[in-house]
Amino acid sequence: MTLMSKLANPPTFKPFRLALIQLGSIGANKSDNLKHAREMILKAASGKPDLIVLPECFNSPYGHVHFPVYAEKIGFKPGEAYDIGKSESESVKMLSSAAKECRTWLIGGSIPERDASSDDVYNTCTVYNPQGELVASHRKVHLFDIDIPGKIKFKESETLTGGTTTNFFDTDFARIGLGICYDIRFPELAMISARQGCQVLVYPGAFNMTTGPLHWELLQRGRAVDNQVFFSMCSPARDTTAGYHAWGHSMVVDPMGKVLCEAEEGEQILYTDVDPKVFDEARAGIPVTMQRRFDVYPDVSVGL
Ligand SMILES: O=C(O)CCC(=O)C(=O)O
Repeated sequence: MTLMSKLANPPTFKPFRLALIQLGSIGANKSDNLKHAREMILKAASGKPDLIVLPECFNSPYGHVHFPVYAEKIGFKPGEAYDIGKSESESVKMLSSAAKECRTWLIGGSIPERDASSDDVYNTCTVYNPQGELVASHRKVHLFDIDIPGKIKFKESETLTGGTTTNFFDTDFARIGLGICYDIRFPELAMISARQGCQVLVYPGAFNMTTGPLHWELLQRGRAVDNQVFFSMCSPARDTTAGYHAWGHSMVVDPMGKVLCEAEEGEQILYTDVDPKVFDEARAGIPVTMQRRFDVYPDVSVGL
């Protein structure tokens, strides 16, 4: 399917229940991490969500030294059938079987991925439908390279390569745009997804103790209001014994910028009922989607 034909028919936005898993106990043992993530997906499914979300980097500790060690070959190509049975990725197999067992959509957080042909390593999100099919993926486009003296230095580009595509997927209840964590700081990505018809944007993330309190909520509310969409980030739980201390505070924001739900720091499952009425009312009451001045500045979503 070409992008143009995919864009032509966004699904009608319908009410749905979203579950965020703020996953804890992410340690050095990948099998244990996968086992725990699977248990938490099954637990989340008991609240009857339509879509379950895991956090960024849920199968390994978070840090550039870990990415190549934990990386798995996925080999997904948009628009081409993917045979889960032949997948080399144990994480993909677990996520697929969990989605199928729970009969829900699943955004599988992110995992380090090794590209089979280039050997480059990416920070990759994979998405599954209720039949367990891998239907979409997103390779983190903007790598988290920051240096705030005395606070935090992080350089994903030491071992990761940035993705080169924007991505969304269609369910029977919404078109959902994808990003990963630092991607939120680049408003163009969210803007492009919204202009492509996404009503909901979901970014697995893992902010830290410096930027979390400053920007985690601000950025999500900003992207939600700019684009008049629902916006959600799902974080790992905070583990102060780990090398990286995640901020936590997984949340869902509505198109008016209201925080609908927010986790604390620990392991937690959050449920939110997403109501399209808020989306329609925001767009009708403050009609910025009709008032853009592409005669004054360009539309970043054109020509992708
Ligand atoms: O942008 C930030 O402050 C944090 C980003 C981050 O933790 C990430 O991209 O994994």
